[in-house]
Amino acid sequence: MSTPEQYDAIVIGSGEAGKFIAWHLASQGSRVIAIEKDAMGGACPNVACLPSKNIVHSAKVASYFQRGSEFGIVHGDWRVDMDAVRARKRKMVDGLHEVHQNNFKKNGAEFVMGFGSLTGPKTVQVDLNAGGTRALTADKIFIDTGSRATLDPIPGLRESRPLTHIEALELDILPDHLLVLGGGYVGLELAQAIRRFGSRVTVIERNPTLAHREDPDVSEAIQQLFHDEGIDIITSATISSIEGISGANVKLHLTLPTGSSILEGTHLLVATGRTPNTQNMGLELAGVQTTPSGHIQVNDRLETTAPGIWAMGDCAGSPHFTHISFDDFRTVRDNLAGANRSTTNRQVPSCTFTDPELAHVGLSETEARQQGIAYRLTRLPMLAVLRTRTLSETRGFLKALIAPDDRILGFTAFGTGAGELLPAVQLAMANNLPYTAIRNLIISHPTLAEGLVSLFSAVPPN
Ligand SMILES: Cc1cc2nc3c(=O)[nH]c(=O)nc-3n(C[C@H](O)[C@H](O)[C@H](O)COP(=O)(O)OP(=O)(O)OC[C@H]3O[C@@H](n4cnc5c(N)ncnc54)[C@H](O)[C@@H]3O)c2cc1C
Ligand SMILES: NC(=O)c1ccc[n+]([C@@H]2O[C@H](COP(=O)([O-])OP(=O)(O)OC[C@H]3O[C@@H](n4cnc5c(N)ncnc54)[C@H](O)[C@@H]3O)[C@@H](O)[C@H]2O)c1
Repeated sequence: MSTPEQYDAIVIGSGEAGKFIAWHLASQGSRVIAIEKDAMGGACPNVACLPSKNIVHSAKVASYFQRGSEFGIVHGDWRVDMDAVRARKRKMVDGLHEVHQNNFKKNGAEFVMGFGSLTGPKTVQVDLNAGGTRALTADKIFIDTGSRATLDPIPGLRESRPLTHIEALELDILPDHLLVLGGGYVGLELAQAIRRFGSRVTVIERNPTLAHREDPDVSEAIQQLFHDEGIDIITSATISSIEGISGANVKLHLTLPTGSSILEGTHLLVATGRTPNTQNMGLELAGVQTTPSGHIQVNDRLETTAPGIWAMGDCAGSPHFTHISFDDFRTVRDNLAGANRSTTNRQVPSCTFTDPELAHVGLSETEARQQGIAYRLTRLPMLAVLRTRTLSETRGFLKALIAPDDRILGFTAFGTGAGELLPAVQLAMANNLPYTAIRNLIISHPTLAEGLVSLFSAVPPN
């Protein structure tokens, strides 16, 4: 066996946390190598967040065309060209690839395409995509291998060759009738986009509502939105089996509270959650333990059960968001520099990029009730945020939970530009400021953020 090549740090997986730790350590003078099996930079820029938001925005443009006369814009015949929609997305992805390449070059981290696996406590083998293997060793190993779309063991599902988000974001034709399995983040964003391009779309969810983790008023509002956009919704559904092939004809055999039923479509998109990429990686050879869900077991500093090995992002069971993977990187980076940073109790903001967006941070009403936490509720329809009237985008509401001592416990925005409203509220929450700190701001008129002044002016007294 050849002597392994010596590095200061090896990074397996070039997702958000992986690439940032590689760039950071290399820029500090360490000899670093990052191993990636698919695409430089991981899921976000290539097949997940950014490509999906690119497609969602093309769908927004299509919705403006549909609504043109409402804005006084009279147009002739128009059509959606999915080839061109995909070309715009691909152009963006190519541009992001260039940014990543430049960052690896600038920071001096080596990048290699291949599958990385552990062969011992400090050793890694790379099965090179180009053929052959390399043996590497380092005192520090960082695992950031992400997750993939879950395919449940439903009879016929795998055989139906369903689309995952990856193939859905590469569609160059419009499905006649897209069946979307799962009414969570991926299902909601892509179902609405494909519907706006002109497909018939049905969302099938096993829980009684779409966005089932949200407060009932929020999931009801999402459901109403989908109804208004002409998306069919089937909830409380159990799929017993699937026949046919996605792209031609698929048949779902469903059990519903009303009895059994068969649903037919031309395409099937699976959006039923994520499975961590932790298999066949020799984790046991290095003493890296996994949890029953298959995630790498880490402590609040993202240290695995093996000394000198860290895991970050989706594979470590961190909330599955790019901004959280980035924070995992910051946690590890700062602790390597001697800090004592923990992932416990950190803020986990989220934004679902439906149109309008659904943004949330902190406690929901349901969670507050379950935990017996006292709160006052303030709620404001988006119609009262005057900017929405100028945009003809008045759907939705803002709501916040206020503690007896005036701290903000949680904030939800369902409305146009909702994601952009989060940081101001987060800043107050992170610094234990009372809601009055936002209420008393002078905010430019007419902006969406002005709605925060109205929202926090309506807090009921204790
Ligand atoms: C359709 C979709 C849209 C999303 N939109 C958003 C959004 O808008 N905002 C948001 O915050 N989050 C979003 N997410 C979630 C977000 O994409 C993930 O949470 C994030 O990408 C996770 O990053 P990560 O650092 O864990 O690794 P990833 O980005 O998953 O990267 C891991 C990398 O490791 C590679 N890899 C795996 N195993 C090996 C191995 N053994 N050897 C070498 N390489 C390996 C993989 O090929 C991959 O490139 C979205 C997800 C999906 C599916
Ligand atoms: N905008 C964003 O930040 C964004 C966008 C996309 C994805 N993500 C991340 O990626 C993760 C994965 O997204 P996702 O949509 O795949 O998962 P999800 O957990 O958000 O939603 C999956 C949905 O599928 C349902 N489901 C599961 N099995 C089913 C079955 N057999 N039949 C019918 N319904 C079923 C679940 O009840 C759930 O509602 C998210 O949790 C999120 O963290 C984030």
